Amino acid sequence: MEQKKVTILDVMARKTVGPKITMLTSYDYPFALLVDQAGIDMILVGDSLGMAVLGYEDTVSVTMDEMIHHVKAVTGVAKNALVVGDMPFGSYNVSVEKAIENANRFMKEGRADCVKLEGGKTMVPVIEAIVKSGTPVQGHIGLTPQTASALGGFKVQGKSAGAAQALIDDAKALEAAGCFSIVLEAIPSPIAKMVTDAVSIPTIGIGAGADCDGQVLVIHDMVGLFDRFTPKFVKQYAKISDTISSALAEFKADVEKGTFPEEKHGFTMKADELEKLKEAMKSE
Ligand SMILES: Nc1nc(=O)c2c([nH]1)NC[C@@H]1CN(c3ccc(C(=O)N[C@@H](CCC(=O)O)C(=O)O)cc3)CN21
Ligand SMILES: CC(C)C(=O)C(=O)O
Ligand SMILES: [Mg+2]
Repeated sequence: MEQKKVTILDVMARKTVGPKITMLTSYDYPFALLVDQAGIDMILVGDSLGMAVLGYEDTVSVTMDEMIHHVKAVTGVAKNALVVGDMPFGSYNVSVEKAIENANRFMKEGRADCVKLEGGKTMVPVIEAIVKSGTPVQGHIGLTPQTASALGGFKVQGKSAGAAQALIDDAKALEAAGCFSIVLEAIPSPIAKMVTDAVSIPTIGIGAGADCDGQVLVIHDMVGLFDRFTPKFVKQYAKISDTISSALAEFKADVEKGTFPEEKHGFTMKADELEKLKEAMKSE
């Protein structure tokens, strides 16, 4: 099916016209190809890369260079999906100038369509500057994994009346700053609904209930390729690791028994060339 590239305006319009927006992470060519072909609206090259693919303890140590490396692998293949580059910790909290420089790298080197960054009100000057410089920005509030240390871990946010009010205020501030959408991570479902109703830009939830304008998951979680932890909000649609493990066991057994490779997996040469070689070796 021929589809056309999803745009920022398409995403924004979905808040009113529906259907719900779908976003999944991808960090490389094979996943991005499958996600794009499935008609998912947005591909997030998330800094969850650090945990899901690079095996780090958290997302804090993920660098700009690592992000760009993976964004490049995704943008070439995404014919339909809008590609979001996730700005890593340290790339937008030093100065507004540095933040613009790094957003530019996502666009120029990575050929991303937009960037995402974590934080509420305090990020308004940075968001305004990046938007003014020409790069669309997706916000991200609630559980912000890059600042998990300050939050006391990967914990659900907005559980008190005051904290929930702050989230609503943050969302309004992000909209005013020019964000085209906002990720809501790990907040109570009724608060996510209130936030969604309070802004005119779409919200995309992960652990934020069914009333957001869209949903996002880490692809390795939803296909069963990551089992170091499973947040409550993950639905595992497949267990690809089982499929891969049985393929690996069969390969090992085949090679050890001599049943792989078969004749059809090998290469031949002309019989007379082989004869010539055998003759030559005899007379040596
Ligand atoms: N593979 C992967 N999937 C993710 O969703 C993800 C990452 N990595 N890395 C960055 C962050 C970290 N995330 C996480 C990690 C753990 C929980 C978690 O265990 N939450 C508990 C609730 C804890 C509490 O509030 O006390 C849960 O039960 O879901 C949530 C989000 C989400 N992001
Ligand atoms: C979980 C999503 C929203 C994210 O930021 C990531 O994958 O890095
Ligand atoms: Mg992230």
